[in-house]
Amino acid sequence: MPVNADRETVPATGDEGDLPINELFYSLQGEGKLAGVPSVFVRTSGCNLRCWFCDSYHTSWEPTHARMTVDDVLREVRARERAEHVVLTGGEPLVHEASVELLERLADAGYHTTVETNGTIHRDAPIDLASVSPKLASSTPTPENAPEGADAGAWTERHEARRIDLASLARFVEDYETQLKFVVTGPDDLPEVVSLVEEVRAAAAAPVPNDDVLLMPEGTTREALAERRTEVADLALEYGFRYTPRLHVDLWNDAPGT
Ligand SMILES: C[S@@+](CC[C@H](N)C(=O)[O-])C[C@H]1O[C@@H](n2cnc3c(N)ncnc32)[C@H](O)[C@@H]1O
Ligand SMILES: Nc1nc2[nH]cc(C(=O)O)c2c(=O)[nH]1
Ligand code: SF4
Ligand SMILES: [Mg+2]
Repeated sequence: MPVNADRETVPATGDEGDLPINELFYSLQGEGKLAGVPSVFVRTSGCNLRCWFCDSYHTSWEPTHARMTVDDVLREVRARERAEHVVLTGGEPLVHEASVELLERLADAGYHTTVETNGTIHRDAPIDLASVSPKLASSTPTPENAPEGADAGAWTERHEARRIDLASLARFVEDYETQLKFVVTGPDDLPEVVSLVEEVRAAAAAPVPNDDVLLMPEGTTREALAERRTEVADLALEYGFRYTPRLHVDLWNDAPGT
């Protein structure tokens, strides 16, 4: 897929095989089944969606352009000597073809790899945990909810048209250990979660147990999260899905490098 040609989505290309890297840091995995595990985070820049709530504004609405070679990334990962897990995130890491080479090199070096992805672009790569976060209707940007100064109007329709690719979601479930991690803004999101999970189950030749379906409260500050998390935990109980915290927000208020 010639995604690197999409200038709306991805920072301009550099040398072939390198990646636009927004940040690289060592922290505890804050979300999902592996919450609490020390991990190196490699955050690529560039995304094919524009969630109004994106907690990584400088990879989506206003992407950074600095690039690193795969060798550079490996060197920086190895320098965090305690880490056995690497989380490749973004932005949308799978818009970049070079993410496959990075994942191959990390697997060869013995790391457990998690990929945080919106699930719209499937690629074949050595991924130990596909952490897929399909975007609900409540993520769609409008001039009212978008970040200040962002060109939301240009993205409302594009985001809406791109946010769900059922065939791609089914392939993630079939090819990888997958968790489906939904950002929940309130109870109105749940009917869409239920119907989407049913559609993925019907489309995929692999099961999707309820404990692989995670509800995560929307929120990028301790205060916002504190207001929403009990309601989302109660929804997880009501529907029989799993709840995931956002540990890095509770612990470090989502500060850069955490
Ligand atoms: C910045 S995204 C990068 C990976 C990929 N683009 C995606 O959306 O899955 C990393 C994770 O943060 C979640 N996320 C982003 N903004 C959030 C917010 N305001 N509250 C809760 N989770 C959020 C995403 O759903 C995803 O699970
Ligand atoms: N600590 C921590 N855990 C995370 N899990 C997924 C993250 C992401 O941004 O993809 C993230 C993050 O940004 N920080
Ligand atoms: S898909 Fe992920 S990186 Fe892209 S805008 Fe949404 S949350 Fe941000
Ligand atoms: Mg994050």
